[in-house]
Amino acid sequence: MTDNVKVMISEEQVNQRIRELAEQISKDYEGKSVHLICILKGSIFFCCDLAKRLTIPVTLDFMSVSSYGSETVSSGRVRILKDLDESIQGKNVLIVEDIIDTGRTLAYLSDLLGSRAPESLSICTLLDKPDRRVTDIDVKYVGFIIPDEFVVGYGLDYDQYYRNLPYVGVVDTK
Ligand SMILES: O=P(O)(O)OC[C@H]1O[C@H](OP(=O)(O)OP(=O)(O)O)[C@H](O)[C@@H]1O
Ligand code: HPA
Ligand SMILES: [Mg+2]
Repeated sequence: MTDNVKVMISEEQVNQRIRELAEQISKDYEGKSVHLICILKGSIFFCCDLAKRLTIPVTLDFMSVSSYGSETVSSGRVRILKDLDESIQGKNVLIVEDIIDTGRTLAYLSDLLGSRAPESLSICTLLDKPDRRVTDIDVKYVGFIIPDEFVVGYGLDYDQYYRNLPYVGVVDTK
């Protein structure tokens, strides 16, 4: 099943970059606590690994959104499948995403969460695919900038498969 997946970012590279991001975030939020919002399903692995390496106090909440379904192109419509459990009012919120592609998901989420009066709102993404962007988004923490290819693994799926690969790869979808 993984025969048609080419490694783009190895497990070691992913782990090393997450350590660096965690160090940077821990410095930036020193003396505060951070409220991580894990955007399901894709960012589950990234959010867990990042959270474990933060040295500041952390709280967590989860939101599930979907716009790709079984396609490799965005449907253009962001659906909320599960909203947050708790209010984010007055919290230092950090949205944790696996990938920013067209940017539609995060544009929608930034507007929505920004309207709920957090103390601060920033974005952290493992992968950034700037070539496909259709919206302008301010992203504070980026793991890797990647070329315009449909990637899988480390949380990212193609038709729900491949999320469990410990690396980021490119799948031949033809
Ligand atoms: O920048 P965009 O073009 O909006 O794409 C990015 C979003 O698309 C994927 O989610 P998807 O809708 O596939 O849901 P999933 O995380 O459950 O796979 C990915 O996890 C991001 O949330
Ligand atoms: O390249 C991708 N792979 C998997 N899911 C995605 N959602 C947006 N872009 C991608
Ligand atoms: Mg998906």
